[in-house]
Amino acid sequence: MATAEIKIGQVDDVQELQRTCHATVPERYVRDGEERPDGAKVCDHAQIPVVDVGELPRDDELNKLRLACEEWGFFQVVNHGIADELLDEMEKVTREFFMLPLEEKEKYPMEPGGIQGYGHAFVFSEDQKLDWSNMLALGVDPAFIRRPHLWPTNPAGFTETLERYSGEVRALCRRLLSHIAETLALAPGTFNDMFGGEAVQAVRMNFYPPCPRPELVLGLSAHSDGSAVTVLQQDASCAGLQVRRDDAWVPVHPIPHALVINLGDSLEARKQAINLHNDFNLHRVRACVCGCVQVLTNGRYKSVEHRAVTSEKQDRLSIVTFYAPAYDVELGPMPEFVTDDEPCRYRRFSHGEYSRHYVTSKLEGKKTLEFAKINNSTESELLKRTEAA
Ligand SMILES: O=C(O)CCC(=O)C(=O)O
Ligand SMILES: [Fe+2]
Repeated sequence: MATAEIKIGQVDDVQELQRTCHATVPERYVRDGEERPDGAKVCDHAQIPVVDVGELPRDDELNKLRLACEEWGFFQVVNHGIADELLDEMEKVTREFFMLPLEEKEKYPMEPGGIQGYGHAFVFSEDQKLDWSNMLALGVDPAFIRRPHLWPTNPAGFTETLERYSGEVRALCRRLLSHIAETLALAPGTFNDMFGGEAVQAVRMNFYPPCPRPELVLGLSAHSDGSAVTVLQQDASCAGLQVRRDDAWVPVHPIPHALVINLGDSLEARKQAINLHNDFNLHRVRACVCGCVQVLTNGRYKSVEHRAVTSEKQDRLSIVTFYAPAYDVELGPMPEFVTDDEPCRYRRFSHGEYSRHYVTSKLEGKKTLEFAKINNSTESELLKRTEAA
């Protein structure tokens, strides 16, 4: 989207706003009834599953992972192999960055309509409601997506820590993707081979200042992630992430040094019998990859809507890594997940195309995935025939 077309009006820095707004919240942050934190039921007694990565691929833990992917699309991982000290260090430098004076943070500005730097992504119009948060977003891998001038040199050590952290998170994503493949009775290397050497990794750091009227605002609008898997590190002392479960929102209670994992749009696939153990064939998959987890699995595993709410008393920080296929990887339901009973639900597109669509749309539930959906049976039938030819 060209910068000139975007009129977004005044978008304030929320930390500055919080210092000056006292007991009121500007109208642009006040959500309509059903979008408010209490606009739908909040289900405090349910919990997203916890998976012990150290126990994978033992059968019972693998089964836990399968159920977590099928029924929740969200889980926390413990024993994930990333040292507590590195997580603490990453949290420390990120928090130090957000605590800098505004003019220092503005040395790394996110352009209107842009997605990297310090500012507000996903704002495209003057009448759009705004989120009660500030963010710093950076492309990490492959090298050509990096914008080195947007990587903070203050606080000292930020870049080195983010590099080390991103390397470890990448290894965790690859490990989780191989176990997720196993839960689908696919060869462990399936997704990692498919995603290519130029798998895309980006990080978004969200800072939610305390809000005088948390019942009126959202820290981050409801959305699903455009990634394959997302790794979220959150403040141990303040909950705020909520996951959509049917008609209710389920709060994610932080476990110290655990990481929250969720499946992105690209892995979603459809529920059906899979019988591919023996005839798995990488060449076929490469040719037919038409979708990231939700799309690749034709809906069997789903990306799940989530949002962040704020607190009156405490600020909150989250550090979120998105891991996705290389831009030129063509996505679409893998043949293993398409049958006569379960026709192809998504068309083919490259991850680059989807990524462009995602970052130029406002965060709005799972709307961005409409881009990939096949809406009528004729189109679906046609695709099946093309596939067979
Ligand atoms: O801060 C959170 O807990 C949610 C962040 C998130 O969903 C995102 O950055 O995509
Ligand atoms: Fe998210």
